[in-house]
Amino acid sequence: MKIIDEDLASRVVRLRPGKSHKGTYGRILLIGGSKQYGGAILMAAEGAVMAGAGLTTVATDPSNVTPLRTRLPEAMAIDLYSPALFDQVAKNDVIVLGPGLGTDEQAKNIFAKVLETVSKEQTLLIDASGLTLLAQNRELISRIKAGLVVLTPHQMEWQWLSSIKIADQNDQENLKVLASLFSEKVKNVILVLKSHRTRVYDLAGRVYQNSAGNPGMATGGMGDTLAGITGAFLAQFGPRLESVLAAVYCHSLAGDDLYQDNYLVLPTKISEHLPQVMKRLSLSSKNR
Ligand SMILES: NC(=O)C1=CN([C@@H]2O[C@H](COP(=O)(O)OP(=O)(O)OC[C@H]3O[C@@H](n4cnc5c(N)ncnc54)[C@H](OP(=O)(O)O)[C@@H]3O)[C@@H](O)[C@H]2O)[C@@H](O)CC1
Ligand SMILES: Nc1ncnc2c1ncn2[C@@H]1O[C@H](COP(=O)(O)OP(=O)(O)O)[C@@H](O)[C@H]1O
Ligand SMILES: [Mg+2]
Repeated sequence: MKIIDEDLASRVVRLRPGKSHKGTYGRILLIGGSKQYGGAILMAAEGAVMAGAGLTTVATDPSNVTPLRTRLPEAMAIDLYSPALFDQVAKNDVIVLGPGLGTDEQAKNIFAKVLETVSKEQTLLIDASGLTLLAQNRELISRIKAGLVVLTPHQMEWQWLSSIKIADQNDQENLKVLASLFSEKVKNVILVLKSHRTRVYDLAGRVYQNSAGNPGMATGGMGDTLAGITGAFLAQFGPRLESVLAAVYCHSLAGDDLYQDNYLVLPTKISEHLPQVMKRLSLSSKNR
């Protein structure tokens, strides 16, 4: 097992080249946010914008569009239930599917259709309700065509998908079940198993453990924020394991900075602090 640390993250978060534009930093589409869970997709979108995605679009319930535009004018918004959703899916490098999507029949239909629309040139990150829907409909795994799939479950979501009880979730079991669920169907899969010390796995059998993070981060929406940040890192730094590792680390490093002076750390504060954390990493000795 390897450790995810500052050294590793600073190899990914480099100084930006002067000759660049928004397209250089990737296009990300976040899909989720039912009437009930609008906050989840707002927090994911805020994570994506503040982590540096070049262009961020959100597909959500119409009731969330005005709050989103008010809070985050940098993001574009479309109606989750409009057929235009699938044109948008085709236009983006990274699709984040699931934060606050809900698990009713309409959500399931959208989930299944997006899953099979994402092409092999694109990355699909599945989080939250998306993971619950996948666990309830495992036959959908064979319809995934995405070039890279990133799963970001907490331990219970992983239990639902893998059938491994939380107490039995060790590296060997996690790798075995990840392979049995995906290796025949999807070539490139990364599992981010979230906990107080998040571990990251891939189909090559690599295992990494996060060295940052704190209990002040145990607040609803913290995972939704990580989904947005990870999507933005994949869009910006490329569809590879290192982008995911750096995202996990930066999310927690921002949390640790804030925890020094605060009893608890809000997800939106992590997003707000992220550009500073990324600047610091980009100026570290490895990058100069
Ligand atoms: N502001 C908003 O709009 C927010 C919206 N959100 C959206 O809500 C949707 C539902 O997501 P969710 O995570 O709240 O509930 P769900 O998937 O049913 O899991 C709960 C079950 O899992 C367990 N459990 C949880 N964490 C665990 C862990 N680390 N390790 C182990 N177990 C853990 C937990 O156990 P317990 O807490 O009872 O101990 C319980 O049994 C989703 O779409 C999300 O995006 C939220 O993000 C919040 C902010
Ligand atoms: N005690 C803790 N120490 C470090 N990180 C934590 C702790 N509790 C929660 N986290 C982090 O917060 C996030 C929680 O994700 P998740 O359960 O999906 O939240 P939500 O669905 O409410 O957005 C994960 O990134 C996890 O690693
Ligand atoms: Mg979650």
